[in-house]
Amino acid sequence: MSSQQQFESVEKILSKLPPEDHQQIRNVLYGTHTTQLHLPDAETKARDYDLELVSCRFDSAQEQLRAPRVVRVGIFQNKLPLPPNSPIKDQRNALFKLAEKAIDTAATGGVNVFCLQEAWNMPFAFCTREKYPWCEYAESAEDGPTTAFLKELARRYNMVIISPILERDDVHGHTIWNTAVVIDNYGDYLGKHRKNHIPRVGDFNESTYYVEGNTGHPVFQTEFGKIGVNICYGRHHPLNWLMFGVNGAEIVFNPSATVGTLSEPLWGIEARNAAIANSYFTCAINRVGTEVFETEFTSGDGKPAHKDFGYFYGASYIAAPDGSRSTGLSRTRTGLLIAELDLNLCRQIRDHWNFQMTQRLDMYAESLSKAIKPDFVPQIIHKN
Ligand SMILES: NC(=O)NCCC(=O)O
Repeated sequence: MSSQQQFESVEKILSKLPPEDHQQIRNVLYGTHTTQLHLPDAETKARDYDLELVSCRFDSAQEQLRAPRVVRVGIFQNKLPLPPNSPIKDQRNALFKLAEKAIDTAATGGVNVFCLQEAWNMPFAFCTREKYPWCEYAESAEDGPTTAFLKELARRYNMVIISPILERDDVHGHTIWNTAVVIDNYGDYLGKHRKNHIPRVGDFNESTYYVEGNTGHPVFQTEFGKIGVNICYGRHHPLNWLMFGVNGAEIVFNPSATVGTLSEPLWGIEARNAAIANSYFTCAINRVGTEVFETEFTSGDGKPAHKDFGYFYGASYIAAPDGSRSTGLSRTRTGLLIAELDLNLCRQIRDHWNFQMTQRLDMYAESLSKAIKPDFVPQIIHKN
């Protein structure tokens, strides 16, 4: 199904309500504390580049002892500029050009930390189960062509850039990983995180290509806050979100690739719930459009073979620790969401709700250490 045949967004449909009803419904569904940013120059650039631009400012309290720690975050969702089976260099160069436009627009909008979608520099080809040419997209996290390209932009725009790619680790037997590379605002490689949870659902045949990550839950200390990256399927795992919080994250990005028939009802809930449960900001990013491959494949469900994954529905959004969320990017367009947030809100919400004091990690650590033992007996009370 093409983007034209898809509905644009939930927000667009809600906006057809009478204004008073619309406001009340929005307050209940989205939280009350967001406003739009005034970004005329970024809007002009976005129009010139044919990018959707959505913006949002989250409220926080003015404190007496701490100055506000305001940062601007940009998240980018995109369609493939070329058909999936285009030559690798052409596809990658076209994606580089698109990313450069998005990063340029983000810089104009004052963005400090920018994140791309999962496996952003390639088609999401793991549905095919073909190794070639897709494995050829894998490259070094530290000094591959994508990292080299983004280092230059990070330096130019004084921006932290998170780049989720397919990583090839030459040192360890050319193993392949699903990895997010973090480049700091000086254009230096800061570190990487490898996807912890690999899907085993639908056509997400990712386990054919790479294994579960071995980097734990790193939190990257940047000049614009402490950030973590929970890659795609990790958003279904509350403990994955939890550990980034335990390590002190203030913003956790969730670069994803997911399709409507599988996950759309979950999408608005999971990253937002993680923001609430862990008192940090979350940024959920999904790709857009239908990627149609040359060779058909089956889903092992008795249905006919097909050539695409289904529709990647975009709808990227940002959620705050108080549970409020931004308007989403559309389901149909390549776009940039810029949000201004005060990192002080994380502690303000911790002090308010006290989830970190009530969460009883010690109790769960003990219970879980028993539950993973082969001789575990579930705690079930039977009538005598
Ligand atoms: N990329 C990825 O892990 N997708 C799995 C599908 C989903 O989590 O909705």
